[in-house]
Amino acid sequence: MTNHIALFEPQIPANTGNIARTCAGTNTQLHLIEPLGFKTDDKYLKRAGLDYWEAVSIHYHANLEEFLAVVGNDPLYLISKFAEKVYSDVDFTDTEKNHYFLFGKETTGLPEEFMRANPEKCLRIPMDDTHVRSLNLSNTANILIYEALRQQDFPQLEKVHTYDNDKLK
Ligand SMILES: C[S@@+](CC[C@H](N)C(=O)[O-])C[C@H]1O[C@@H](n2cnc3c(N)ncnc32)[C@H](O)[C@@H]1O
Repeated sequence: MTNHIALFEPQIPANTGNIARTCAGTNTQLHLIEPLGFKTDDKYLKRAGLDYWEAVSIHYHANLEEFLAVVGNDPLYLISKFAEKVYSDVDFTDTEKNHYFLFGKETTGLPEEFMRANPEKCLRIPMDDTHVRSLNLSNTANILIYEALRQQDFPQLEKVHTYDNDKLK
């Protein structure tokens, strides 16, 4: 099984491109819940994702309901600053399961009604609310996926790699 990043109606192509790059580098599957605020041939998305777009396993969903049908009974986490549980307090170690991390759109986050119906699934990344309204979407996706991978001991990822022009060896 594997980890999944899901983006609810993403608006900014560079954010999705950055997340696609992380997905390519971590064998994470990417789910895009439509409508998207850009076309998938957008130059900013391609630039942020560089050559990685083709390397990512991407699933498109017409709406939240279609995405939830795919998730089924696997663990789903709603990533939101409004949550009362801290993301790093959750156990992501079970690699027999698919872990789905769902992030909100840049402008309005996740649907309020959906979060209110599932408060136990909501996870917050601690931040200083006096200085920022929220963290950047692509940074939050990176934080969550690397916490899950750290707990899982980085499955199928190289902890060390020897490069042709190695700068340390
Ligand atoms: C720019 S924020 C959206 C802000 C939006 N005004 C809201 O009400 O959530 C985009 C997404 O980044 C994630 N995010 C940003 N800051 C977060 C935090 N401190 N904790 C958890 N998720 C966060 C959430 O998934 C959020 O929906």
